Amino acid sequence: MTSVSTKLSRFSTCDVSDGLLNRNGDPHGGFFPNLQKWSGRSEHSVAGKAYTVLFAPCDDPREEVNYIDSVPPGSFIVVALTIPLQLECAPYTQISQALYGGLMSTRAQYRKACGSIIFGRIRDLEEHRALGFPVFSYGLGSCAARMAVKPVGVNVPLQILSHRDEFRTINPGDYIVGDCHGIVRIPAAEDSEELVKYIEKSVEVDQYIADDVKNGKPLKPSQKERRAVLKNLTR
Ligand SMILES: O=C([O-])CC(=O)C(=O)O
Ligand code: NI
Repeated sequence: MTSVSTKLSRFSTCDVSDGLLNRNGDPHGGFFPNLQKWSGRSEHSVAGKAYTVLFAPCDDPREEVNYIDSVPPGSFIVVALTIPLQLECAPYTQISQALYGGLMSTRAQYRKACGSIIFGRIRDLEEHRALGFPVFSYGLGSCAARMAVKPVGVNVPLQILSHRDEFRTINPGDYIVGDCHGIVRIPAAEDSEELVKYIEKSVEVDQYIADDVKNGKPLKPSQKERRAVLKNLTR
């Protein structure tokens, strides 16, 4: 049987957002803003289950943890900073150091992770690109994070300041899909097989609409007609 991750990786993040918006009524369509995709094949989506990592200031009482050597196969590594280190506006992070680098991607790829998402800065850009390993982040930096922040929690919920004082939580095990637009999250509690079926239908319908429009049919009536079948699939 094809895994949910494999099925999701056939969709663009826009397709997945359409499903979360139109079927589930999520006004954000699962999108987490302001991330850039720096590496990995540009025409491909990647999908996997979130393996979450929390970074805190160096003087945090919690012990530093080693997350990179036990990355589960098929996982999407998701790294975030504690709330006080996040910013609502650019550059979205208080930390100028890079939380993640090329050796980490080398290890993550060996462990068969599908990609890494860093809500902060990364370094060693050319190394991620040479590996062809998908890495997303808010920005770049040159200095390692050793004297600023450290990883203190693995497989913990991550609160991400997305916009206008709004926090959204990424839980370990949530499905994540990433492509050139950024990343989209499907909550672990969601019936992802049903969502996949909806998205497959919605992609098919969009293709019919595109064909109509190429044959001279106006867009709005085609959309109305073709999308009617999706209404029955809405929750
Ligand atoms: O040293 C670090 O913090 C990260 C790094 O550059 C790498 O993984 O290559
Ligand atoms: Ni490095």
